[in-house]
Amino acid sequence: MKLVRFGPKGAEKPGMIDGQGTLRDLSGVIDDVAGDVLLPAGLAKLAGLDAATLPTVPGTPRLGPCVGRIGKLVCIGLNYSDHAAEAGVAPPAEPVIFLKANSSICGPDDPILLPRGSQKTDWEVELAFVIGKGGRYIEEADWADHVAGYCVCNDVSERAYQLESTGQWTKGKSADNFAPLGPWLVTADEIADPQALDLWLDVDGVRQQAGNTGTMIFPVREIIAYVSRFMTLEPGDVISTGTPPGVGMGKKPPTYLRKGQTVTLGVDGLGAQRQAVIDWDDRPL
Ligand SMILES: NC(=O)N[C@@H](O)C(=O)O
Repeated sequence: MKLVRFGPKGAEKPGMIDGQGTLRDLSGVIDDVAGDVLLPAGLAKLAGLDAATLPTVPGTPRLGPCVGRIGKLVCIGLNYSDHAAEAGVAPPAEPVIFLKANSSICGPDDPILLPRGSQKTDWEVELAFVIGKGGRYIEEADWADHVAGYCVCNDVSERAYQLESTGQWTKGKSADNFAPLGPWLVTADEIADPQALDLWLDVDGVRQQAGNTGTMIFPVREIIAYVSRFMTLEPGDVISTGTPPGVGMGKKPPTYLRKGQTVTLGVDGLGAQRQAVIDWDDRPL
C-alpha cells in the first residue's frame, strides 16, 4: 500500500494511492496515517479495504509529510563510507545518531526554505523507515516486525550551522522544511529488500547523488536494534538512514543551494520529491 496525507499544511487528510495511481480519501476510515494505524493490525485493516469503495480525491492537492503526529525523527549520520570520506571523517565504528526537530518536517514538494543569511544549505537524499510496533532493546533478528514502511527523506542541512559553530549537528539539521518526507509511506510488504534500493538526487536536473542502499555501513536491521538500545521506539517514529556521496559540501569546490533552484530526488519504489529553493522570508503563509 501507498499511504499519503493530502491537503493544506496542518489540515492534511489520510489517503491511499490505488492500483491505478488514483488518490483515494481514507478519512472515513482512519483519522490519520499515524500512531496505532501503523501497527500490524491497523495496516492489515487498511489492506483489507476495497480501494474502489473509497472516494476519489479531485485535482492534485498538496501532499503533506506521509506520516502524521511523528514522535521523533532520528537520523543516522555518515552511514555510507564514501560519504564519510567526502565529509572528511573516518567511517564510524558504531552508528552516529542525531535528531532533527519535528518542526523541520514538511511535505515532499514543499519548498526548501533558505534560513536568513544561509550560504551553505545542502541536500541529502535518504531512505527513511517508519516504526510500526514500537519497542526497546529490539533484537536484530526481529527488526522486520517493527517496520511499518519506508519513504524518501531529504535531510536538508545548513553546513555552517552544523559544523562551524559550537555544539552538535542539531542547529544545521532542524530549520523549517529541512525534512521533506514522502510522497508516500510504502508499506513494508511492498519492499522486498531495503538494502537493494537505488537512490538519486538532482539539482536543476543535474545528477548530484546516485547510490544504492546496499552500500550502507549499518543496514536497517542493525540500525533499529542499535537505536532501540538508547531510546524507546514508538509507532510513527521515523528513522532516516543516512546519505550516499554527492552532497554539496563534498564537491570541489563546495556547492550549495541558491534561491531559484529546484531539487528533485527519489528512492526506487518510494516515489520522488520536488522542491523549489526559496528564501525563508518568501515562504507561503
Ligand atoms: N555530513 C552529514 O551531515 N551527514 C549526514 O547527515 C549523513 O546522512 O550522513
